[in-house]
Amino acid sequence: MTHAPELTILDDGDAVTSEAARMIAAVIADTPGAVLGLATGRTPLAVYARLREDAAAGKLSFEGVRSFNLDEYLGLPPEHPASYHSYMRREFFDHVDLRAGDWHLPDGMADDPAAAGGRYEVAIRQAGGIDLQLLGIGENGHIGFNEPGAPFDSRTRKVALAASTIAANASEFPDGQTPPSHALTMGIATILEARRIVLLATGSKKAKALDAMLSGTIDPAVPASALRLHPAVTILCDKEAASCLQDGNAAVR
Ligand SMILES: O=P(O)(O)OC[C@H]1O[C@](O)(CO)[C@@H](O)[C@@H]1O
Repeated sequence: MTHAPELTILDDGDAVTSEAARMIAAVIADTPGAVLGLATGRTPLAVYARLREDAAAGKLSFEGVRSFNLDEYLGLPPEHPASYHSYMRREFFDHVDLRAGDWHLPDGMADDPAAAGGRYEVAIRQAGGIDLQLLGIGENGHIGFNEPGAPFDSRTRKVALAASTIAANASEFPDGQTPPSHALTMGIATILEARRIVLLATGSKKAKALDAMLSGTIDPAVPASALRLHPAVTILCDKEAASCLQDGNAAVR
């Protein structure tokens, strides 16, 4: 069965940030021991900044919250500045009252990535599953590091990164270093098990991907199109990211 994601087109990135932070705070308030699925990349940076501010102002507590990140580069030690471990600590974990041991990322240094992927799936299940999964979208329609062609029944596993993804993320690496060629990522099936999904898209570079996700067939060629198989997806985007959407698009209301 397919579903039309709830599409909220907001004036700008600030409004997207405010609404995303509000939704995260709401799930924490409504769900004792809430389990968050977290994303990296440039898009959610402002959301983490807002959550940090709200926590510092005493408006929000992460005590008892658990979190699982979508992905991590393979072969980068956690302390590497471009690892998603470092990103999450720098931008979020080290500034809020989320307890060490309650946040999780895939193990990018695993000797056996298949076993590490299996353990990550078990840990998510043992936590009771993800209440709210935050997602960005790649310019090629990827979610997590599920690149075009990723099977919809995929689970946490080792994947090869598309050349365009490596190029898009190269600026996050110190001069002269290129991003790793592989990563560990939650699969599409893992993501679809979250009880609620919130996808953020800002800026004109995401306009084609958003249109491809919402128009045409649901197909692994556009990984984000799998989200139309989920009954509780909210897209928060700015006007630039919405600029390629047609009025006839099922999700545009
Ligand atoms: O928010 P950005 O930096 O545009 O990245 C979009 C997506 O690409 C990734 O960074 C992976 O390349 C995801 O983590 C993110 O959701």
